[in-house]
Amino acid sequence: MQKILAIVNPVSAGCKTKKNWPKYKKIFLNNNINLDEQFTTHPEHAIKIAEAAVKNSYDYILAVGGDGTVNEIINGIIMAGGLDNIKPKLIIFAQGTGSDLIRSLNISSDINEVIEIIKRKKVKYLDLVKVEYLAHSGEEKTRYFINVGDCGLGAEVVYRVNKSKKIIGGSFSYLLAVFTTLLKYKNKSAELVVDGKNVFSGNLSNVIIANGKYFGGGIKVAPQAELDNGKLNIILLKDFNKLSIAYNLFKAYDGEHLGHPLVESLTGENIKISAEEKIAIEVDGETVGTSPVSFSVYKQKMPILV
Ligand SMILES: Nc1ncnc2c1ncn2[C@@H]1O[C@H](COP(=O)(O)OP(=O)(O)OP(=O)(O)O)[C@@H](O)[C@H]1O
Repeated sequence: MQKILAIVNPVSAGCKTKKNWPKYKKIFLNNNINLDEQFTTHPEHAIKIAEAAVKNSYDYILAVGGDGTVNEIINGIIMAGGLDNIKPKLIIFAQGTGSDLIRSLNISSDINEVIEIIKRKKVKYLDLVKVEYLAHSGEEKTRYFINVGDCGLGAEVVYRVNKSKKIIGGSFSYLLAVFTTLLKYKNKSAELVVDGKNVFSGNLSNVIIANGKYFGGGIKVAPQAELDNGKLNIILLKDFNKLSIAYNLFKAYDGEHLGHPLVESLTGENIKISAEEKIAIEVDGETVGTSPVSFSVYKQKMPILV
């Protein structure tokens, strides 16, 4: 009998998960899927729960929450057992606001489809991205992510979304935050080094480091990114003015922004961003700190049921 631990973030999706989970748990049980469950009680708690789950030899962790919950679980798993031969496989039951990871993975948040995924047991190994950054405390820190990270405008938007109550739904929460952030946002002067080569110095709005395709509650920012090819797609939004960002944002929902002369798409495995001013960064929808920052990709490390 395989052991599954459900890690449930009750405050995800504007606290709807707390109300919905008992009903979902019954459906899992009725489909002969027995779960242990643990609720998170505070931010970063899922890291500790996942670490303990590795030590307690769980075969699977079912992440019930948003991208932030999945991110914490991954970090807990790596902290407990390292990057090689990761043991508990991840199952995502997306109950978040943005849920960009499942868009990138092309899997559903419908419980019946999640049950199918659990029964099918098909495993895909996803790349993991290590990010080394400066925490708000001034300490140098390391964190891992699967989907998308960014430095600049997007991170400030995420900060605003996470401060909001998120009850108006994913895409709209992000859209509203983009416009309020843009009112005050100034482009940053920065240097970008990809695989040891200086590829850009100057003013930029945003650097997006994409392992998956979607961020910002459904923006197809990196249509060419693949979650398991061992490469990162770097989308550079150069010195855009505010109006032009807003106009092109709508094109980006369909991935049609890449032809713009101020957008550059690059590929690499190691990316370093430095700037005189500290620039905000976010990974998988969590604002973790600021530049200077580096990103490195590790090919096909994280087992996930799809
Ligand atoms: N019991 C809790 N009380 C307060 N915050 C919590 C609790 N449990 C987890 N958190 C925090 O909730 C935050 C949001 O979680 P999560 O990202 O899973 O949901 P979401 O923001 O609704 O979804 P998405 O990231 O997909 O938009 C995370 O930063 C996490 O650390």
